[in-house]
Amino acid sequence: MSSKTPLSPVIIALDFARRAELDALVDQLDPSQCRLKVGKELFTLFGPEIVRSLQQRGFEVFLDLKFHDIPNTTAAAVAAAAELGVWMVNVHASGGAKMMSAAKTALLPYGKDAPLLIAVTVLTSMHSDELAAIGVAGDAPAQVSRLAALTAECGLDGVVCSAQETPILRAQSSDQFLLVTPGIRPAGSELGDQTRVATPADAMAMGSSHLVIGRPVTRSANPLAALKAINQSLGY
Ligand SMILES: O=C(O)c1cc(=O)[nH]c(=O)n1[C@@H]1O[C@H](COP(=O)(O)O)[C@@H](O)[C@H]1O
Repeated sequence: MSSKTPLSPVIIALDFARRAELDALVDQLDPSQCRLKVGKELFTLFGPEIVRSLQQRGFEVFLDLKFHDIPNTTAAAVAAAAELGVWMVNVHASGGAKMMSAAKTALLPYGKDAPLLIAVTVLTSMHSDELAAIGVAGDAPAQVSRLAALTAECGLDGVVCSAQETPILRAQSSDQFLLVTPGIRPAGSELGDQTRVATPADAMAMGSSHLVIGRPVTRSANPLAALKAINQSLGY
């Protein structure tokens, strides 16, 4: 870890379509304040070069491409992320145990330089009633709990879940198991398409290890002030 590795658990979701908007935000940020997440939109538009340019500025990058494919393909994609030197990468837990184990095995040659590997459980935009429509019996917490247990069995480092499920997952997991929670909304901010939400301070109190925060910072009139206020609310 570099000396600038943030103490803050905040990961800023860089969901931008225009490079100029992205640069305007990143120019204001310092790697000691947060990590950065490159997701599907940014990666599809700009590719690995965008990851490298953020790394060159000293940021640790979470490559959020939520791989979900046959085990061989997913393992190769995760290894490609390791070659890029990202800090964290993710797959969908619903891809199953064989897929997750193959992804974990693909990272073994990278040793301590391997990215953290986590699995998405139930997207924070989904309501329990949506799960029934895709054939999942039970509510969101039950499904999150099941997928998190499977993820831990496969030896991954943690899961993506909503903060609302973290008390259940903390109770069933080791202290080291990462609980990365999007759907974070400071009091008074717009929900957008998120449904299972919590404030930054509540999410940490409930057991999150990292907070993924996009629009409440990136679409704020003053993103740096918004990030500083969040960090302050967490004691950083
Ligand atoms: O894997 C993720 O990061 C993720 C999983 C999930 O269940 N929900 C979720 O919102 N995300 C991501 O977290 C970010 C949330 O952004 P905001 O809703 O703008 O704060 C987006 O980049 C999503 O792609």
